[in-house]
Amino acid sequence: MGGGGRGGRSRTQRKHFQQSRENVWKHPKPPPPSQNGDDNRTWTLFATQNSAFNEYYKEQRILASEEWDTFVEVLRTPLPATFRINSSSQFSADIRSQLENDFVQSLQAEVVEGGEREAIRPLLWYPENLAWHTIFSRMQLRKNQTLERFHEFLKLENEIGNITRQEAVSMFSLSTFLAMINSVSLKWLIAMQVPPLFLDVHSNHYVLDMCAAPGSKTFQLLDIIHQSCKVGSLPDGMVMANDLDVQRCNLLIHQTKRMCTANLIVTNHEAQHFPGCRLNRKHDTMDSDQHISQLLFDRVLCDVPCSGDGTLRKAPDLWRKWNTGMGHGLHSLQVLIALRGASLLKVGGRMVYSTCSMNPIENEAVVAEILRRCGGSVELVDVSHELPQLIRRPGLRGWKVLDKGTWLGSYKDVPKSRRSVVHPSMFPSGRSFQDLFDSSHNVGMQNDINDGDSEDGLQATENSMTNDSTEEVSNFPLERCMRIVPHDQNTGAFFIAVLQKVYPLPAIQGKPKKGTSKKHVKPASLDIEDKEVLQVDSLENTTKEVLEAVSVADLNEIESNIVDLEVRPSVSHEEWNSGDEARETENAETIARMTQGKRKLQIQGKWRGVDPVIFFKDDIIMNSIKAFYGIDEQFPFNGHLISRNNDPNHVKRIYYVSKSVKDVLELNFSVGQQLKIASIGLKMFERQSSREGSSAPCSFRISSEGLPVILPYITKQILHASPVDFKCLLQNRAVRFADFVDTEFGEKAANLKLGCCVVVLGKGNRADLESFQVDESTIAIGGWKGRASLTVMVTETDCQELLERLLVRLDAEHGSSVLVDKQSNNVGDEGEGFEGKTTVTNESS
Ligand SMILES: C[S@@+](CC[C@H](N)C(=O)[O-])C[C@H]1O[C@@H](n2cnc3c(N)ncnc32)[C@H](O)[C@@H]1O
Repeated sequence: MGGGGRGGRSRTQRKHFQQSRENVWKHPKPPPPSQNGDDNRTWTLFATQNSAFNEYYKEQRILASEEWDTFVEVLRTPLPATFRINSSSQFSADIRSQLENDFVQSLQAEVVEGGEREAIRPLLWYPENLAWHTIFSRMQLRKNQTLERFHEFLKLENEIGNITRQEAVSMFSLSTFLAMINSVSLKWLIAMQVPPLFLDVHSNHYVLDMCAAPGSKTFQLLDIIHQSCKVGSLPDGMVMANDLDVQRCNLLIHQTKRMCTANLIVTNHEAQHFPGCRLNRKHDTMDSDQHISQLLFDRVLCDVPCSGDGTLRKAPDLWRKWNTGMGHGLHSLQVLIALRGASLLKVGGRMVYSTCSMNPIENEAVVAEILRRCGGSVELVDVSHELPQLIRRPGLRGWKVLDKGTWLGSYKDVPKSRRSVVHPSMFPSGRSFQDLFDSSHNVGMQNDINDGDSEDGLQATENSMTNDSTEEVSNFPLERCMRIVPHDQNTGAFFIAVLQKVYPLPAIQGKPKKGTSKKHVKPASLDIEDKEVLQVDSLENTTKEVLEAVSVADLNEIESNIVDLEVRPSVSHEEWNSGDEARETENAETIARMTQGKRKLQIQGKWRGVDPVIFFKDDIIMNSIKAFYGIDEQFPFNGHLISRNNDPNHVKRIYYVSKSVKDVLELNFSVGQQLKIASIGLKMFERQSSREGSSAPCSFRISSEGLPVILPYITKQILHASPVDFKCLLQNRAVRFADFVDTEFGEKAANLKLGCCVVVLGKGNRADLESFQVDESTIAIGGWKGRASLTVMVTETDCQELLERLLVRLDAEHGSSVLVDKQSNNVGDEGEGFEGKTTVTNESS
């Protein structure tokens, strides 16, 4: 099979979906320029001060005191811009080489004196020169001709899915703004997605992204899975991307569509209650070699909801809103999500816990609680040797809790009235009031006491100590956690901890027997799987109890703020009236409306509001498709096709899933459809909707998303075009058979059956074409063979991008003379209705 994410993106259906939320940097709207042309706009400044913030983090000692001023100064400036080349893209090497050999030089001339020295440069710590930093603002890119070419390049490649612009940000205080005008740089982003890099994902891994929307890390995970996948095969692994929020799930689905992957399932659950999907023993004895019996993952990413104060540089209104309650309110949820992640992790698997918050209550305290609750089954990994060029600070071992203006060093200081809000797990020792009370009366008997019950069901800890009566220090090696601070490498702030599961988890609420060590709970004679299940159940019970203890109202309010903050795109004042953005917003709104409308029409599956997931087994349809396109019998269709419609007579789209996704789906059916699946697989066949569709011999066309996967197996309805004719098709979109330069090609096109076809860019002379083999560099597009002409079935953007890539590639190979134009008439009367539009994957649209 031809790769999915590998071997080229599909040529349509890739409209890049942008979030439509409010952009905080745009408030208030600046007044229009004055009549005389002077741009004397006055910028109303955001308050980038918050004394509570200063007091809090100074006291927590996240930095040396002498660094504070630099830290805050950087935090008040906008985040610079970066973009990442998607390594599984067919054109990743071409794009990197274009950056290295063309843009690095051509843009350098535009750097004015006194500014940064390098116009664009690769980020040293990111592997294989795949991540880049640029100093130019969008305004600069638009106004200057040399820069405009670069701007067009970035826009196009981002839309196509060949690069991802990670964060485009611009905030400016007046002084920063003036300084920037003088020094050339209203910068674009950095803050590459680091957490996925520490997951050490391999292409055969099952990866769970627990809180995945809007999907930038999911995209990166899929990119890694597809990266080393050869043409003719799909990766053995898969990504399960989950998010609680339906709207945000839709954003994620649109983001990841650019990846064209058959190895993704998007689900919509509370991460802390993510289903266990475990078969009963009596089922899995049947053919346990063939089928998975429990949904466990090799890698789990817990990029949890957080207060988000590491994103101050792109969300400046957070300066005003920030308060300690934001982190406190999320602590319990973060613990529960991470514990659920640990319980769904395979033994030997790796989990990354990450936040974009600096707060130890959301970070180190959560990690310490995971270690404590998992009783030695989960270890904190020392990753100091991984990504060595990424500057990071060690995690804290000691911190305090600030509640209602009072600093608390230990849970025993927490007034009774506040114990439903301030939890023992927020403190470095994690000790409850009872533990602390007992230990103060039983000096020297600490180990015995630790073996006993604690008031909240947590395992008492032996991994902590108090260094005086009020300040605690954790004995877990929390310095292995990483805090990335803005002034070290001009990023946002974030926190990462890498955990490894070394044994099955103990039953969390089980009472450890006296005298047994809690350091390592080895499976020994215990049944591992049963323990896992016990674990899952007990965690779920705990979830409810602990959640009840949290002020739910607070939590909801905080969460909704956070959702709001995290989703909004960041654009500068300059772009206030930008056409690009207006269009993007419009797109997002249209899609939101479409999705809402759809909900009403939906045929209900097991889950309310979600289309059913059905294995598609209609032999009559499939045989007609196979016969029409001459699809090789080797192509594994059996069990890999999905529809989202209960009524087999009205299936509009047929999706393709990888073997890994198929296995998960089979398990999901066996366990009573526990997974609420929002999106699955790759759209491969779509019912014709053109004027000629009804008279065409095959009622399904190949979707451009699915084309790269099935291409090596197609033997009919396929044409090989010379570079000149291929270019002519891209430029004119519809060409009469008689107008092709290569008359034989025109004849072959005329002899195809009416309907969908595939046009492959040939690589040389006719002899080469006969022995043609699909490989990683093969470029193919969907077409429509009409009565008198051939029409391309790709969007204008895709045509433009392909032309650009072709020019670069062919210029390098043959010199530009190879692409001599032959005048062709733009027929444009037959391909109507084929241009791909990104649509939600639900069937009943
Ligand atoms: C930090 S954002 C995730 C960002 C994402 N990983 C990315 O890279 O694009 C946190 C996400 O958690 C989701 N969320 C909040 N509470 C959740 C819960 N209980 N279960 C699952 N997801 C949740 C929010 O909707 C939000 O999309």
